[in-house]
Amino acid sequence: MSSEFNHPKNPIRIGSRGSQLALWQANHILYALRDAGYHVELEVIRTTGDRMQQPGFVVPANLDGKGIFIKEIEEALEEGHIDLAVHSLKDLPTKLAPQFTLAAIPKRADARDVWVCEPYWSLNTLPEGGRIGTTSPRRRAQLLALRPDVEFVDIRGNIDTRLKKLAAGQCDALVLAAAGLDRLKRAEWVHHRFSPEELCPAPGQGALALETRSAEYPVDEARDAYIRQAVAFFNHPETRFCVEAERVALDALGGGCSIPIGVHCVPEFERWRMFAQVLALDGEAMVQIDTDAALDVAPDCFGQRVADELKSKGALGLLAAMPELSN
Ligand SMILES: NCc1[nH]cc(CCC(=O)O)c1CC(=O)O
Repeated sequence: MSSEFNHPKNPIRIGSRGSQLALWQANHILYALRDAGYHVELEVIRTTGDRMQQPGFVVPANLDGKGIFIKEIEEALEEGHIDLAVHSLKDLPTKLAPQFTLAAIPKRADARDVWVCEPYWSLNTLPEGGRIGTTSPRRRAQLLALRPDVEFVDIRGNIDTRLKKLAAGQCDALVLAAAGLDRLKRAEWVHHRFSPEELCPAPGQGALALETRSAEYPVDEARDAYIRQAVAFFNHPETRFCVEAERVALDALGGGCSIPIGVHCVPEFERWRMFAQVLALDGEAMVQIDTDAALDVAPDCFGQRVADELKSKGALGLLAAMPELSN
C-alpha cells in the first residue's frame, strides 16, 4: 500500500478500551488492516465506564449514563492521539458530535441475546424465583414479561468475570449478547439463543462501529481523508441500513441504553423487516410491532415510522412512567 500516509513511523492508531471484548474487536480490525497492507498500531484507553466496573467506584452524580465507555476515546480521537476508534455499536449514543463520523460499519455478528445457565437449560426450566445476573433494564423487563417470578442480581464486569460469578453461584443464570461470547470463544456456555421475537435485542447489538474524525473537523485534512478511505472496505451496507434504522427508532423514542427498548431489523424476502418492543420496567406492560418496508426506503424513514407506530400504541406512556434511571 504505497501512500505518503502509510508509513511505519506514522501508523494508523486504533484506540480501544482494555476489556477482553474491546481488545478482540480492535485487534480484529487491526489485523484486517495490516493484511490489507497498512501500518497500524493499538492504543489502549481507560474510560469512565471501565473505572465504574471497579469495586468501590462511586458513580458521579452528573453522569447521564450515555457514552461513559467512549468519552476518553473520543477525546483522544479529536486531539489526534488516535485515528480510529473501534466500538460496540450498541454502546455508542444515537447521535455523534459533529467532530466524528462512522466511517464504516462492518457486517453484523449474531445480534441475539443468549441464555447462559447450568443446569437449567432454558428460561422455562429455571425454578421459581431463580436469580438472573443482569443490570440491563431492557433484559430485566423482557425477562419479567416472560417469567414474572424471576429475580435479579447486579452482576457487572467483563464477560469472563460474569461467567466466573455465575460459576461461583452468585446467580443462577446470565443473559448476554451472543456476539461477545462468540467472539471470545465462550459459545460453549450458550444454551439458548433467544429469537428477536422472544427477547428483542438492543439497537445495534452485535455490530461494530469504526469511528473517525469527520471531514469537517480534521487534524490533518489529507491524512484524515486517507484514513476514512482506508477503512471504508469494512462497511457492510445491509448492516449499516439495519443499525441506522434501529438507532433512529431508539432516538425517536428518546432512548439510550437505560430504557427497556428492543429494536431489531433484518432483510427478509426482498424487504426490510423490523421488530421492536417497548416495555414497562416491571415487564407488566409492553407494546410491540413487527413491520416491514420496501428495500428502497431510507433507514431514517423506516426507523421513524417504527417509533411512530410504537407511540401510537402507547409507548410514550410506558416511557413517561419511568423514574430517572441511574444507568
Ligand atoms: N453493554 C456491554 C456490551 N456491549 C457490547 C456487548 C456485546 C457485543 C455486542 O453486542 O456487539 C456487551 C456485552 C453484553 O451485552 O452482553
